[in-house]
Amino acid sequence: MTLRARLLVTRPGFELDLTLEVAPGEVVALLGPNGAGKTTALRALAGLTAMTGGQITLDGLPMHTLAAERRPIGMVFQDYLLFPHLSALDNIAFGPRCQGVSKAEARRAAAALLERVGLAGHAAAKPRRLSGGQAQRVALARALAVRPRLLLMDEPLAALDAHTRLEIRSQLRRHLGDFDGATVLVTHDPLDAMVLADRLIVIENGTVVQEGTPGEVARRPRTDYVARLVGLNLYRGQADGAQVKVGKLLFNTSEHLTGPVFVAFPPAAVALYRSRPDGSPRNVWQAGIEGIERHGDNVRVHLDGPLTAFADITPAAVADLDLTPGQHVWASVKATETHAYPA
Ligand SMILES: Nc1ncnc2c1ncn2[C@@H]1O[C@H](COP(=O)(O)OP(=O)(O)OP(=O)(O)O)[C@@H](O)[C@H]1O
Repeated sequence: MTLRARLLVTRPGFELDLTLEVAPGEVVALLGPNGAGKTTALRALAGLTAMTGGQITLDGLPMHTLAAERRPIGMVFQDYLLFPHLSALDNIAFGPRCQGVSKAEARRAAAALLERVGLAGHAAAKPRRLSGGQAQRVALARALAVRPRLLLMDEPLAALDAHTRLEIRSQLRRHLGDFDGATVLVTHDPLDAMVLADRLIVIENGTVVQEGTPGEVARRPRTDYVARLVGLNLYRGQADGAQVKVGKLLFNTSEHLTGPVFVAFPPAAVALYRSRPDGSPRNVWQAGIEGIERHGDNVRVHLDGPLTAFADITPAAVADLDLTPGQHVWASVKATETHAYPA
C-alpha cells in the first residue's frame, strides 16, 4: 500500500505544506520541534483535521474524500485513549465489531492479537489495571485489529518511563517489522525515530527541512534543530578545496569541495586549552565560555565567540583547566574530525 499525500492546512499564523510518500511495510517518522506541524499532519492523514487543500491516496485511491471512520487506518495516540469500561480484549475487538465482524470472530481475532503482543493473560483486565507498557501494547493491538492499510502513531512511547520505553521500543520495532502496510509515526525523540523508522522526515514551520534514512540525517544534518538532535556542531560555510570559510574562521576539513557547504563535528571532538595549542593539523579558535553543564558522564561546555559551539570534555579536564563561565579559552578540532558536505 503506497501512501501518497500532499497535506495542506492553513491556520492563522501557521501553514502546513507537506508532501509525503510511504511504501508498503515502510515506517516513516515525522520529527520536528514543538509546533512544527507533526500532529497536524497526522490528524490530516486520519481525517481528524480538515485540510485546506492537497490530496491523500492509498494505492492510487483517494482517501481524503473519506470521512475519518471510513479510512483504512489504525491509530495509536500518545495517551492510548483506551475505552476505560471495556476489557483489554473488548477494546481490541471494538474496531472489527464496528466494521460488522461478528462478536465471536472479533473476539477471536482480538485474542490472537493480544497473544501476539504478549498479553494473552490480560484479556479481561480493564485499562486501569494495566501498566503503561501493557496499555501501549493493547493500543497497538487495537490499532492493528481493524487490519489497517495505514498505521498512524502519535508519540507512541512518550507516556512511558525510561526503562519501560526501552523494552517497548524494541517490541514495537518487531511488530512494525511484521506490519505490511505503511506506517507514519510522530515523535520528539530522536532515539525513537532512529530505532523505529526506515526514513525520517524533519518538519520545521510546517515544511520539510530534511528527509533521509536515520543514518543519512544523523551524519549530515541540514538545520540547527537536526544538528542539536543528533548532537553535532553545525555551520554553513564556503568551501575551497579542503578549506572552508565559516564566518571569519578557516576550517581544514577531511573533504575537498567547492561552494556552499555545511561543516559538522561532534562536541566530543572539541578540545579546550588555556593557551593557544600548536602542532598537528588542527582548527583553532578563541572562544568564550557561556555555560557549563553535566552531559552524561561528561561535561558540556557552551562556547560563544566567533562560533557558537558545544565541547564535551571530562570532569577532570574541567577541573584541570579551572573552567568557569565568562572565561576565554582556545578551542580546537582536528581536520580529520571536521566533515564538510554540500549545502
Ligand atoms: N486545534 C488547533 N487550533 C488552532 N491551532 C492549532 C491547533 N492545534 C495546533 N495548532 C497550532 O498549529 C501549529 C502546529 O501544531 P502541531 O500540534 O501540529 O505541532 P507539533 O509539531 O505536533 O507540535 P508538538 O510537538 O508540540 O505537539 C502550532 O502553531 C499550533 O499552535
